[in-house]
Amino acid sequence: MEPPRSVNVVDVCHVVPSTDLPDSAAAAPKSLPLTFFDILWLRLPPVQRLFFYETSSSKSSFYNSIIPKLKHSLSLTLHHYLPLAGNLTWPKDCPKPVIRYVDGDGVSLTIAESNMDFYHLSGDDFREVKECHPLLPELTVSQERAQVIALQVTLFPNDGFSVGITAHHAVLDGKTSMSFMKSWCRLCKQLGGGDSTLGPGLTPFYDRDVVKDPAGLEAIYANEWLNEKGPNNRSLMIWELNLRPGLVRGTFELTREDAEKLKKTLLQDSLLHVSTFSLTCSYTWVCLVKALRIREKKTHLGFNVDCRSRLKPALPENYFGNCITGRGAFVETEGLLGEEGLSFGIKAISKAIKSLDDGVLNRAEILASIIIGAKAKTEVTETETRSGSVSFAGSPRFEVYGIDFGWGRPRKVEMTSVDRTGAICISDSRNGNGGVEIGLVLKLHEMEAFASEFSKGLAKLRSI
Ligand SMILES: CC(C)(COP(=O)(O)OP(=O)(O)OC[C@H]1O[C@@H](n2cnc3c(N)ncnc32)[C@H](O)[C@@H]1OP(=O)(O)O)[C@@H](O)C(=O)NCCC(=O)NCCSC(=O)CC(=O)O
Repeated sequence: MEPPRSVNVVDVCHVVPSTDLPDSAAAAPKSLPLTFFDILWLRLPPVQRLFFYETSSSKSSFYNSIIPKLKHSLSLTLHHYLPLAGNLTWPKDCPKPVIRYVDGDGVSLTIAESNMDFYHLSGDDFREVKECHPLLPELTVSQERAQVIALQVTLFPNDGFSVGITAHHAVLDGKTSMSFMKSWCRLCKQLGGGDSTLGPGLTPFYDRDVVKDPAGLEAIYANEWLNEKGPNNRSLMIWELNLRPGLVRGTFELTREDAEKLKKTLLQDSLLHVSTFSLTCSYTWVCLVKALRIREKKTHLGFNVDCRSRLKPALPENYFGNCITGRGAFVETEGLLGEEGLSFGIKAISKAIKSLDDGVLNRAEILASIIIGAKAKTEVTETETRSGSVSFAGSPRFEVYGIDFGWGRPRKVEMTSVDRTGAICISDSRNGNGGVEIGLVLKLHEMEAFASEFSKGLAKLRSI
């Protein structure tokens, strides 16, 4: 009889920041207050990503070469990213939470082995959402303290390994989280070469005085959380969002050629913001609304916006922390279902993107209450068919398929935490063709219907 498919934890290491490096001029700080951008995400579940690397590594090369290199380079990376080795706390005398690093703090790195099917887990066939959960570490979170990140490396003997990251959303947005991963890769590849610098693009920028808050968003968001469950609630507990039963993951791709063809189907209209992003969102939205046979009169689409370059004055691209806000479109469902559904969707998304020109933080004061309202709605509809409302997470700009530790590009990158949030993840494409990968989680029959709509639309397009 075959042994049951499982994941065995071999070791849980505590990796501390390296002390061997000379302190750079812009040394990472040991204490970092959260800004309003961070506080907004305080109760949200952590963001989890899984990177699968195909290698024919035996157990001995995994334990004697891969793991020591990953550990050593992680320690070097944490020297530059000290706050990631610390913990989030909300001291009694403090109006907002703080990230604190004290000597001896470090990151938990779980080493595991699995006899599960590497190619199934890292493929595009529908996969049960729970299958990959044992490949991801948990964050230790209590009322008083929350870990910032946790990592897990899992060997699939002779096939490859996976790297899982669980990151507290109140400390890192997608851009910072992926900069950390890119830094880790860079230092892993540079091991033995004597160079432990990150270069200007990856060196984190920690000055928080550059974040201006004329609208008092910090107090608004902090008060939402302080009073969420009774007054003066400084608990750092994060929401436990339940999984709907019977969910599967699916991955879809829009190639660069598909995107170009989609662009050509749209009427020339200078008011439209036609980008790979807006096309992908609109196309996915239309397919989803059709697949789920949405009956609600109106449907909503939400997405995140990187504020770094949009603030006045702009923040550096390597600003560490959260620097995102949200935008949305709320439209008549009928418009998405019609012949011109794609351009109808693009029009609504364009309007939302163009509204950024009037001020990227306009109406940001209502975001925390929107998040709380959305959570309440999720709880009510947990076991029902999901609504036609969609939110997009991730970004093709993060170039997650470029995250290479020296054993090749990933075979698959997945934002696994969308199984609880219901978001749709978009990223660059593994094929490196300038296309976009779309990752989503639905019930099996919903996913089949979505796949059918998605391929029907593309087949029509490709035949033009
Ligand atoms: C608001 C946006 C979504 C809108 O995107 P768009 O692509 O439609 O619009 P845009 O103005 O940014 O770019 C338009 C065109 O300019 C070009 N362009 C502009 N800036 C570029 C850049 N830095 N790199 C590459 N291309 C760029 C592209 O060619 C693109 O067209 P074309 O593409 O057609 O060639 C985006 O600007 C943005 O802020 N994205 C980041 C969102 C983000 O950070 N999400 C993660 C949230 S955190 C999260 O979700 C958790 C996690 O991830 O961990």
